[in-house]
Amino acid sequence: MQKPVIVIKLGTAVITNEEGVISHTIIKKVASEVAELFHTHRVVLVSSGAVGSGKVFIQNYKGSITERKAAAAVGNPLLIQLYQKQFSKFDIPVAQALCERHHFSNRFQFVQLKETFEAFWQNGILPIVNENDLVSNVELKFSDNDELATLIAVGFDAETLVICTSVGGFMDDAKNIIPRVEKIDNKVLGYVQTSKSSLGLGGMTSKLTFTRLATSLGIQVIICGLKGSTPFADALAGKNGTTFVSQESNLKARQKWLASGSITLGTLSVDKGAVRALQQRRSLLTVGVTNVQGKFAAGEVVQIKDEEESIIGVAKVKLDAGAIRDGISQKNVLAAHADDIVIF
Ligand SMILES: N[C@@H](CCC(=O)OP(=O)(O)O)C(=O)O
Repeated sequence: MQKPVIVIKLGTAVITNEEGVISHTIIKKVASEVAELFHTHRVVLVSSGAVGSGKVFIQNYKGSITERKAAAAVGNPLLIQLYQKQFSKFDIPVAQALCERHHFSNRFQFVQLKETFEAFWQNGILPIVNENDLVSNVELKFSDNDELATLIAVGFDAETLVICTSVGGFMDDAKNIIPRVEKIDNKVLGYVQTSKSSLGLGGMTSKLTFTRLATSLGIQVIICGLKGSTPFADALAGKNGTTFVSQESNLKARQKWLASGSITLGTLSVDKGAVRALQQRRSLLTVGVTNVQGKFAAGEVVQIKDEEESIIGVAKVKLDAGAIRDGISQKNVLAAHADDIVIF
């Protein structure tokens, strides 16, 4: 049997020390624990910190998108060098995987990425992932590495996604870390803090959004800090941070890839009749579409919204945006086949 996949995401703040620089001590601790986990798991490390490592080289750094790109390009090799140095002590070579959105939105490219990662694991190589910030434009970039880590966890059908953050876990109103969340309901959503760490991009809202997606697709998610000598082992034993229990999911790999599509390029609003048909696993016809937003081509992934504007699912469409618009409410043309639709 194949070893389970575990995706570990490290935010900038959690690997940065009080002086604002990436901490060698923390990377050393991460390496020694990940080296242990690597015996029993196929591990993917998703590490932020490129911008944090490189920004000192950009004069009068203000954090514009171009400065961030430049800082990341300088910082990424420095960051990977730190990991390379620490993992070499455990004879683990590291591979740098700089990802872009289309590596996930295009199934053909995603399958190639998957094959390459399998080759890494077969050769005892640890993939360390970050966004390819150099060419990530404002509209195209991942909302943050929490999203990137989630897309990887979903795409690889991971058992566990560990999101490491400087706040150490998911807190209730009294600022106590909740050890275990069975289901993300309205009460849990009410605890969300919108503040973001000054060093990172993603706040707790973004973490919870992606946690909800991952758990609904059958992945256990742990939001935790790096306190103690064995934070990952403690997290997996339910003794560090918050464990979000995975929900039952019987979607196939391809449907999971579809469902992970925050990579959607447009929205189809549908009427009540269409919602009923979709819930009965039927195809989407243009007659049930009430509105089309965005520009997308045939074969791309869009969100589906009901009359209350709630996102009810995603679909890989058979027609481009214009053709669906032409068919709205009149023609009975296939907009998306049942096999290409996932209703949440
Ligand atoms: N790609 C960027 C990280 C962006 C990001 O998501 O940061 P964080 O919120 O600290 O996980 C970098 O390496 O600096």
